[in-house]
Amino acid sequence: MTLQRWGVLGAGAWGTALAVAALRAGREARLWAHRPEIAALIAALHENPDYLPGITLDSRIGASADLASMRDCDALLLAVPAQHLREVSERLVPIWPQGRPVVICAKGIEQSSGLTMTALLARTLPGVPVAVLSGPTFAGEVAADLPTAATVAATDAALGQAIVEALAAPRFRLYWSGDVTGVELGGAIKNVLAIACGIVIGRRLGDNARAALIARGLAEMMRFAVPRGAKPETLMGLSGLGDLVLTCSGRQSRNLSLGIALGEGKSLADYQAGRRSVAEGIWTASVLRAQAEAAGIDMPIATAVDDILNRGAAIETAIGALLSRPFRAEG
Ligand SMILES: NC(=O)c1ccc[n+]([C@@H]2O[C@H](COP(=O)([O-])OP(=O)(O)OC[C@H]3O[C@@H](n4cnc5c(N)ncnc54)[C@H](O)[C@@H]3O)[C@@H](O)[C@H]2O)c1
Ligand SMILES: O=P(O)(O)OC[C@H](O)CO
Repeated sequence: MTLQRWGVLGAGAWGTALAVAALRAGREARLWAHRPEIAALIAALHENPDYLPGITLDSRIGASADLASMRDCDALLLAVPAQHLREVSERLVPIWPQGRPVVICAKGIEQSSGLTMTALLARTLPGVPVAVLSGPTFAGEVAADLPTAATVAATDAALGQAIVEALAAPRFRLYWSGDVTGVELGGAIKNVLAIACGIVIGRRLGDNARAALIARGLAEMMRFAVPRGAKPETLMGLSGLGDLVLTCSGRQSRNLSLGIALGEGKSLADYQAGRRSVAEGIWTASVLRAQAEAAGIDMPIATAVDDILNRGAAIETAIGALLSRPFRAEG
């Protein structure tokens, strides 16, 4: 399988960085931007000033707001936010042939349907081979060629390996996996937990509390994902624990930053006002909580985040509820 010509859907920070990585790996890359003015800016400035400022883009990275420009690509990287993937993938139907692969790079669960990104694409693009790329990957660092590792998951092992061969480079180390469920759920859940970690930082509750949240958050991730078929070793790997640690500690994280702002007393609306970048945990929190409750899975940290974001809970009340839970066995 030769995957030379890559289309990247979504000219936000991640799509732009992935186009840079694909070019660096010796592939061709062209970007599709939801906002036509972004495509025009990239063509004129060789930079994406709104989403990835300060990174000079190779002039071979083309950009367009016309989805049909993706028609002759060998494969697609889908880097639009999770809540927009349905609309964009539906628009792909007339131009994307069944046999050519797409790689999901968004991290989230669709709020309106509760579907994971792979389940969503199975409905909107049936017959299209799907893989997931996820892991601890701040876009700015990937674009700047700082060493990064991530996982490519596909049920078809040959597809996963072909994607790794096409996109990997010495400083963009990709591993393949057959555990699609584990890789995509880890990436979605860590965003919600990162908001909780941000709140801890914003409230100045200390590093002990943040470490406890990471460890107990990982326990929640396991309780939710393993019954759905995820492998524990995947959740302990790059796309689970690796991304959880990054997003719960790296100040570049939008989810962490949102949590910090909430912890410092800002409202969600104030934080979001005028901001174009996406903090996926906002939308995943409510659907994750609903699915956990429906399955009888205890996820107190994710529930507290949803209470704060969507149910008007005061942060002190949510923290008090977490701290007054009964003592019990750790495992
Ligand atoms: N930024 C990162 O470091 C990073 C790393 C790994 C994964 N991701 C994931 O990649 C996905 C995209 O995030 P990002 O950081 O590139 O985005 P971003 O925050 O940089 O930008 C938001 C993007 O959403 C697009 N958008 C807004 N409305 C849209 C619509 N109706 N239809 C299609 N697109 C629309 C914007 O044009 C823009 O491209 C998210 O799921 C995120 O979790 C991001
Ligand atoms: O900025 P965040 O919080 O969306 O995190 C970006 C990536 O998912 C980190 O791996």
